[in-house]
Amino acid sequence: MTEDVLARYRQSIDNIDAALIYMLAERFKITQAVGRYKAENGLPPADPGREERQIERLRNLAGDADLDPEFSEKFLRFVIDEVIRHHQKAREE
Ligand SMILES: O=C(O)C(=O)C[C@]1(C(=O)O)C=C[C@@H](O)C=C1
Repeated sequence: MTEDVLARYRQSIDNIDAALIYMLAERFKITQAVGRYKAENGLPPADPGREERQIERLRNLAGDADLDPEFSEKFLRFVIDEVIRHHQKAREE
């Protein structure tokens, strides 16, 4: 009985994790196009002003959604840092 409850929770967790992976894959597809565009047009890989606005926006959304804003900032920072690495590679190609 208790195991059924846990199994149902885990099924939902698995669905959410799958959605996160698909959403991240879509985000990286777009940022790859951005990286090519920036490389072709001589734009710098990072845009700190844009990042600041994104972090502020996500921290507010996190607060509304009852998610720790610190966590949302760390998560976005982690993703953006990876994107910047991809942009730098695109510039070297
Ligand atoms: O919007 C851009 O200019 C991007 O390159 C995308 C992105 C992001 O992943 O959201 C990545 C690097 C920049 O510093 C800012 C934002």
